[in-house]
Amino acid sequence: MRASDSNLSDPSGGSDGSVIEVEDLTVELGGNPVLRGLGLTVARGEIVAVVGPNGCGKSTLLRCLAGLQPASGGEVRVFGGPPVDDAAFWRRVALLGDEPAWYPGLTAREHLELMAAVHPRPRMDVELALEVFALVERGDAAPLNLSTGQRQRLSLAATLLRPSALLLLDEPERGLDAGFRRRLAELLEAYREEGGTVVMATHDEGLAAHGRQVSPTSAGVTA
Ligand SMILES: Nc1ncnc2c1ncn2[C@@H]1O[C@H](COP(=O)(O)OP(=O)(O)OP(=O)(O)O)[C@@H](O)[C@H]1O
Repeated sequence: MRASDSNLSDPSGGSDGSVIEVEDLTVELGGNPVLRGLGLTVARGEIVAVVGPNGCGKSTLLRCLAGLQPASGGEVRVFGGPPVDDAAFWRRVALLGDEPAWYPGLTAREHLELMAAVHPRPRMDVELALEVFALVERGDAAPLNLSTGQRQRLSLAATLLRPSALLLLDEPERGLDAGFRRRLAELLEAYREEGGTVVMATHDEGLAAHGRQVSPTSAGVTA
């Protein structure tokens, strides 16, 4: 894998060098408190696993970090400022959430070519990405003709191919077999070694063990 020579070495962050600072974050959805007084600090180069039972607020926290869910109270800072849904923010942040909308008529390979074309310095070239994500033999297939796990590998390939400084991953293990879950842990470790920061919501204990584990249920003591 070829490390990017730019984004991942970007040292900027919060006042103390942290990439993420969350203070007293409260989120209400449909009138119900989902996150209450949550605090979290993530330093550059950390892998943080957000863990906890269904419905405890893991995805909500990730959406707040991505600027996609407004807070009802408290503060969220990513790279020293509030996360905003704009081009400058998304140049540094790569998000893997629900399955993306696939372009009709494009193959798996062409989806990755598109990603490589719109990002000036991809972290790896398309053929390498197909190899790393075990998709060489299915590269000419349309995403909707791939298996669930293969489609998840394609989503991960697109997310990890583009340069970024912060990865926000919501259940990246979805649909992956045990072997590829272990491979994913290695890929995230490599990203971290390049200077990247990872925050992932996960139910996979093996994957979570590769990071510092925090839980939205233990509000205020997550860091
Ligand atoms: N749009 C919404 N309106 C009202 N409540 C919502 C909405 N979206 C989510 N919730 C509720 O907020 C809580 C937190 O949801 P969230 O998706 O963050 O949980 P999670 O920890 O990611 O769960 P899972 O492990 O199942 O993915 C849940 O109780 C959920 O039912």
